[in-house]
Amino acid sequence: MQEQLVLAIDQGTTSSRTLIFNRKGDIVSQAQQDFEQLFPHEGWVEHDPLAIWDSQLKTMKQSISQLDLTSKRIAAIGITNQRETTLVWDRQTGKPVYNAIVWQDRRTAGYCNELRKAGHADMIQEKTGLILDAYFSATKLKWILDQQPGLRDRAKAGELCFGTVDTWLIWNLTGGTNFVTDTSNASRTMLFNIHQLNWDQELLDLFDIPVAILPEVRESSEVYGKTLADLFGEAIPIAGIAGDQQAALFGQLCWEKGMLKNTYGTGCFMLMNTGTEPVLSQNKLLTTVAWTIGGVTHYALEGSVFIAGAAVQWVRDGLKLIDHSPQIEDLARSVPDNGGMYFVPALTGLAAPYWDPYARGSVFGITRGSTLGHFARATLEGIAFQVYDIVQAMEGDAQTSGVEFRVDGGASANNLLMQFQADICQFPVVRPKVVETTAMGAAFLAGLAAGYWEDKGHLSQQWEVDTRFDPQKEAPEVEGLLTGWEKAVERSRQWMDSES
Ligand SMILES: Nc1ncnc2c1ncn2[C@@H]1O[C@H](COP(=O)(O)OP(=O)(O)O)[C@@H](O)[C@H]1O
Ligand SMILES: O=P(O)(O)OC[C@H](O)CO
Repeated sequence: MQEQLVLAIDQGTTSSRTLIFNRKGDIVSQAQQDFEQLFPHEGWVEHDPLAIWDSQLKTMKQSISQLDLTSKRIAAIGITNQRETTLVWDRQTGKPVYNAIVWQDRRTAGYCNELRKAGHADMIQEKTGLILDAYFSATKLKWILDQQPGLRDRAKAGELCFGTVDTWLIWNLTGGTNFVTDTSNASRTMLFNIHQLNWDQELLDLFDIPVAILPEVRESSEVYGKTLADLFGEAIPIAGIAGDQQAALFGQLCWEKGMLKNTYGTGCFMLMNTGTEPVLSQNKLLTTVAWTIGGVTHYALEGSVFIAGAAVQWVRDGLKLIDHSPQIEDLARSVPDNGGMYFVPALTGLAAPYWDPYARGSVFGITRGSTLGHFARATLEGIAFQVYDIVQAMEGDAQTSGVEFRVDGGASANNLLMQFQADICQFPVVRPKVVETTAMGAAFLAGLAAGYWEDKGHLSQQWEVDTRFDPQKEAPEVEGLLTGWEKAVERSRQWMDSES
């Protein structure tokens, strides 16, 4: 009998990936492809929608062709994706009307300021759980519709489709027959009422978005449709969708209220499961849908850091101080401490809890004794300090159930960073054996809907601890470090006085 497998699509900001899992949760095949990042103006970030689709399809085909298909079969596909990134395409031809505007793009920051001044921020937060910011899809979608005369009318007439990346991929996988998203992705658009779980008319009016352009919102674990048969030789059910951070929360098995995970990728995203009731933040965190399964919606509090691993990437590609990201750890270990140096990696402004698009990257405390080792340390510590700020905000908003958080993402491989994180937060950081938790979460959601795994209990055995980092620094040292960081972050704020 053929062994059944589950395929997870992980469409990220810098690469498209596909991972195939067996019933034990082992990765049996994987493929990855980078695609081009487009920076047409200062602060703008775009992707070619076709490059997203082509690279994703290629990795799907590659990972499937690496298997012996006489003995193996894909039972279901789960999709997880970079969130908020905004695409608009023609319903008839499937052709994009503009490039995808990526979550990092700041072009609508000025418009967000106007909305803030006009007093809309509280209403937006109450309905969507989000802080009014250019990060989310609504202002990006409005911007696209404002570009060409007639686009909004075409949207009203139902001739255009808006989607986040999940919607775009499912549309293409099903040959344009499925126009869907899930509650977790919808909750990042700033158009979705997270209490009523529907598109919100008052918000659609505010942003002048015709309802006809929006996809149907479904649960995170259900069969949405099947892929076109000729793509992979047979029609495969698509059975799970979640935004990548919510998928990682699921894949880390943070299913109970109070459980936390932090992903160290390009940015950092800390999510805490807050149970079946949304908790509105008093500390500038985001409230978001974690997932909807079997009619039950779980919510999460989220703290986002825009630049984390990307700071290491900049040290590598921009400054060329290292050839590969992991080398930053050895460089940092060449000195015993930061030597008084602090790097605030606000390269694209600061996200939670500051929400300051005008902050910029800054280095403080340089002396004649400073070395590249200190700078490497300050870079890693700058990532951890930003996460500390979020932990503080989170503890102000809700009770954490355990005194640990689970980590994943590329930079979680850095032991120095993980130890420093445990030291300044003063609670254990736990890294699992499989750090591909985002893809695992998507696979779990799809596998549950397809009956591949009977219930969540079957998934619990698939999470194992790799390393636990316990706090080692004494309180006075930690306090000294935090005081330095507070001063540094304060001085980096409002550096730019306009969007230029
Ligand atoms: N050992 C390491 N130490 C520090 N940063 C790392 C390390 N390995 C990878 N990174 C950083 O992690 C990021 C890649 O992580 P990944 O989870 O693949 O990101 P994303 O999904 O956002 O593209 C890159 O920004 C890279 O610079
Ligand atoms: O593609 P990633 O892993 O950088 O994640 C992007 C986030 O979903 C943005 O909100």
